[in-house]
Amino acid sequence: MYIFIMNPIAGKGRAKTIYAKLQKNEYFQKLNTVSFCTKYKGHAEEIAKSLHRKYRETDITLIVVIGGDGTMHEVINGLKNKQIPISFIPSGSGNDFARGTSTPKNINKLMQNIYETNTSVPYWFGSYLSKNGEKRNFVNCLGFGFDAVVAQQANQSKIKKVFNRLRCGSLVYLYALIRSLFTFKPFIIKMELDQRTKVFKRCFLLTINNHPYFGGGMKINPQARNNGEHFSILVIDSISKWKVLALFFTVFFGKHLHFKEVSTYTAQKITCYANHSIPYQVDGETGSTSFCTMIKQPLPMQVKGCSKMVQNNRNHIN
Ligand SMILES: Nc1ncnc2c1ncn2[C@@H]1O[C@H](COP(=O)(O)OP(=O)(O)OP(=O)(O)O)[C@@H](O)[C@H]1O
Repeated sequence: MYIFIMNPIAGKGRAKTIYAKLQKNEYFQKLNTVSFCTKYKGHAEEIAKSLHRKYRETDITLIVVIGGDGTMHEVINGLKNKQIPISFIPSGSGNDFARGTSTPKNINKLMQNIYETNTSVPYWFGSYLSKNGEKRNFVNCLGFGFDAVVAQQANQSKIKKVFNRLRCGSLVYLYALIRSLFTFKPFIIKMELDQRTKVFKRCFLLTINNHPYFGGGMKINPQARNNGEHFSILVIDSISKWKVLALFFTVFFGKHLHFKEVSTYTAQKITCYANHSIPYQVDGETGSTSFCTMIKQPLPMQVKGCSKMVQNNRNHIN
């Protein structure tokens, strides 16, 4: 059985349109499917959580998420058995999980991959301890500071609808970035990386990544490779606002690593302490905290339908 979980408001309605197209897809029609449509924030997580009560796990062949990164985040958090393969049909504004896993945008190609391929690809996600001590998971990245403010601004922006309608949803992040730049205040943060400690006195951004992308295609952490050993961490510290503007124009090409204010690290476990509550974003959803621990999960989830990631992982392992 193939379970489809669709967020009708993702991409300001694009997920709904894609789901309608899917009904006419020849591969979809050949599958034994059960579809769920989310009704409110957090519903995808509840649906994923309820699956093991409704069905025998051995009867579920695949879970297909139709939505954006936020919906994917909810499903991976709700799912009890993370070994059930997952596919992602990118239909949100940013869709960074699709970029990070080289999932085709073309729905026919993706459905063909899903239908014809028996194998899945390992994808190592991360976990973090939330404010109330609950363990949660993230598929793309967890960031503190400026990227969180940008994500918040992008989520709340009324112009998001316009960009989505023009089929350039990721431009909302560029718009949000420019708007947030002049009001953002740097912060002090201490970071424990496995056995090392680093302190940043004018931290602008600290991001922990499972793959390079953030904000609809910005290569925020170009060196990040998905693997089971460690996260890639990128910090921007003591930078002038004008230089940030210059830096962000190079982010799409991953060239910002040349700036002296940018440093990168790898670690399996990271704990961050800030001197006050600072904004964070996790897979594009935002909040604020002064403390967080993140751990790379050694047991990967299984992703189906993506094409190039096997290659990426092999490159890394070798
Ligand atoms: N029926 C619904 N009504 C209102 N909100 C919903 C509903 N279903 C899901 N949501 C919420 O919608 C939010 C956005 O979803 P999602 O991130 O998938 O789309 P997006 O923001 O368009 O894409 P991206 O994160 O890739 O930019 C999530 O926080 C999710 O909890």
